[in-house]
Order: sequence, then structure tokens, then C-alpha cells
Amino acid sequence: MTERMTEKEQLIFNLIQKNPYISQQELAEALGLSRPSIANIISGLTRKGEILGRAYVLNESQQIVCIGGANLDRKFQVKNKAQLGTSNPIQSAKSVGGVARNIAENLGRLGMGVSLVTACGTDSDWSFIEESSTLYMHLDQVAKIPGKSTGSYTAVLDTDGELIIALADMEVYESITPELLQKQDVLLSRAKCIVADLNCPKETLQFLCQFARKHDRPIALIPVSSPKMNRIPDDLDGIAWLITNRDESETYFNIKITNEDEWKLALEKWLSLGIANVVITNGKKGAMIANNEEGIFHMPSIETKDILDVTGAGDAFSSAVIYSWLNGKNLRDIAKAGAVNASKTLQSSYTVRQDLSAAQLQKDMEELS
Ligand SMILES: Nc1ncnc2c1ncn2[C@@H]1O[C@H](COP(=O)(O)OP(=O)(O)O)[C@@H](O)[C@H]1O
Ligand SMILES: O=c1[nH]cc([C@@H]2O[C@H](COP(=O)(O)O)[C@@H](O)[C@H]2O)c(=O)[nH]1
Repeated sequence: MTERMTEKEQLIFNLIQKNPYISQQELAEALGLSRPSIANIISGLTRKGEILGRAYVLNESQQIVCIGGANLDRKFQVKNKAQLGTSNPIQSAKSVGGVARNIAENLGRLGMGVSLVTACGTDSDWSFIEESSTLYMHLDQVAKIPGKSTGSYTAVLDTDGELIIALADMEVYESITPELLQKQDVLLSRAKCIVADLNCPKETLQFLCQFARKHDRPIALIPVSSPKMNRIPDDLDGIAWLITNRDESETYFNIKITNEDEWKLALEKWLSLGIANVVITNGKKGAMIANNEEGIFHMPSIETKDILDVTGAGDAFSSAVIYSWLNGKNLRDIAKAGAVNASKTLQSSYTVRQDLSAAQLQKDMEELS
């Protein structure tokens, strides 16, 4: 039988119950007792089994908060020339994807503390994503929306692996509203960096950019496809990073990038909108990176043989850029880390390379220079 609590023990017990984070000093002041007597009473409560332990409240300021898509990716590759209007024999594969989730996994594997904020259904697709992601990121802030399907991306490929059609069911991300994110204001206001993909609705991205400005937090925007470029916030002033590919920049500015001068001009256009650092990747042609202090650099792509799967190369690039920037590297090294991580990801059949770690990326950078 448990021993009864004394009157003072009961008072302290009630105060701790109301506020589990109350300090001994605060208890002492509230009850007009000395701090050592509070300590004695607390050990009495512990001995009696009324207090089981003390929780550590972690300062989450080191978290990178990734906001956006967590999809189930399905790949269907036809075995013979594709024929419309009939059934085609295929080989199928499924894996976890979604730009924000892919970046969160890359950063988690690189040893950073990461939280993913997304919306999902209460279905088996989410269980699969959760199981594959949980080792690399916190998933406590995921909003489960009953009746909605978890996001999915389905690619139908021809016999050489070229895309015939991709089908994107991303409706659930309409639930990533400013109201949903307001509930995460503590997490967001302490974030080491906010990374948002354009699966989020425009008003959410506008809210995040304003929030980042108000709380002086760096924010990186990552487009996911050309059609979603109309979600780019109207006011880009003070955005820390925008990492786009050629198509997305062409769509946004309604231009064509056919040579290095046009490529540079597009970077200058982004910088003139007030973004601090910009990247435009261009497949095999590499990437151009720029900011107002260091200028514009071209980082050629790394010659990559034995490409197994192109999915995730862009996300690997973006992740290594954010990681190297947070580690204080200069623009050239940042771009190089991006190119190296993308090249190694192309040689992996996984969307996020399974051998990625901070030490491995460092080794790859030394090998490929
Ligand atoms: N065929 C390739 N060979 C070597 N590197 C590549 C190749 N394709 C892409 N990359 C690397 O991946 C980066 C992103 O590729 P890109 O196709 O521009 O992005 P996304 O996949 O987002 O469309 C490039 O800047 C380059 O470093
Ligand atoms: O509208 C979207 N399309 C595609 C993706 C994701 O983008 C990744 C494919 O990237 P890439 O296009 O770089 O291969 C996949 O994991 C897919 O889930 C996404 O988040 N949103």
C-alpha cells in the first residue's frame, strides 16, 4: 500500500501536476518554504512513488523543420512498347518520396535534427511512409486527416526508363494551412532553418515567409514542379534560399534558358526579388549558384556512370546545399556538396541514398574533387 502524502507533499504534488516544468525555486516561492525543504519533500514524494522521474525539456532550437509533401511513390515500367487504351504488362516498385520528406531524410542521415510537418491520410500508405522515415526525423507534428488519401506520385515509365506520364495525388496537402502551422509556432520560431516545398498552398507559403521574417529564421523554398510555380509567395524579400531547376525558373519568369548568359540572367532576376541565395540546377549541365556577396558560380555536374534511378537527385542536391550552408561553407563548396550528393544518389536505386552520412559525404567530396 502506498504511504499517505503529508499536507505539504499534497500541496507540492498539486503544483507539479498543474505545471510539470515548475522549478524547485518557483515551488519554494509559491509555498514560502526554502529550496532545500522543497528538495526534501520532493525526495519524499519520489520515495513514496508519487513522483516517478523528471522529464528533460529539450531545447529544440537545433531542429530543421521541413514542411510539405510526404508521398508514396510508385513506379510502373512497361515491359514492351506502351499502348494506350489497353492493359500493358509492367514491373512495379513502390518507395517513400515527397520533396519535403526526401530532404528531411537526407538531412537526418547527415546527422541533423529534423522535424517533418505534413498532412496524410489514416491509410496503409502513411503507415509505410512512417515506418521508413521515423529513424531520420520527428513525425509528431504530422496532421492525420481522416477520409483523405496520403499523397502519392505514380510514374509510368517506358522500356528505357523515360517518363510517359506521372500522376500526382497531392490533395491532402491543401490541409497544410496557416491555421495548422500556427499551432507549431514554438517549433517554428526556434527552428534552425525552415524548409518548405511547393506542395504547400500559396497562402501557407506566404504565411511561412512572413513568419520567418518576423522571427528572424532562415527559410528555404523548394519548388516541386513547373505547374506549382504559381505558388511562389508574392514577397520574397529576405528568403535565405531558393533552389529551383531550369524548367521551374523558365516557367516563373516566362523565359527560355538556352545558354550560360540566359542562365545567369535568371539567377540575377531571382536575386533582384530580394532572395539571399539562389540555385538553378540544369541536369547534366550542372548548377549555377549565386548571392550578392560572393557572385555567381557555375558548378559542372559530376560525370556519373551507371545511373540507376534519377528520382531524388534534385532533392539530394538541395539537402546537401542546406546542410553545407548551415555548416558555414562558401558558395563553391555548397554547390559542390550538392553536385556530389546528387551524383551518388543517381547511382542508387533509392530516392535517398542509403549510405549517406556526414562522414560519407565528406569522403565523397574529397574523392570527387
Ligand atoms: N545525368 C546527370 N549526370 C550527373 N549529374 C546529374 C545528372 N542529372 C542531374 N545531375 C545532378 O543533379 C542536379 C539536379 O538535377 P536536375 O535534373 O536539374 O534537378 P531535378 O531532378 O530537380 O529536376 C544537377 O545540378 C546535377 O548536379
Ligand atoms: O507535385 C509533386 N510531384 C512530385 C513530388 C515528389 O518528387 C519526387 C520526385 O522528384 P524528381 O522529380 O526530382 O525525380 C518524388 O519523391 C515525388 O513524390 C512531390 O513532392 N510533389
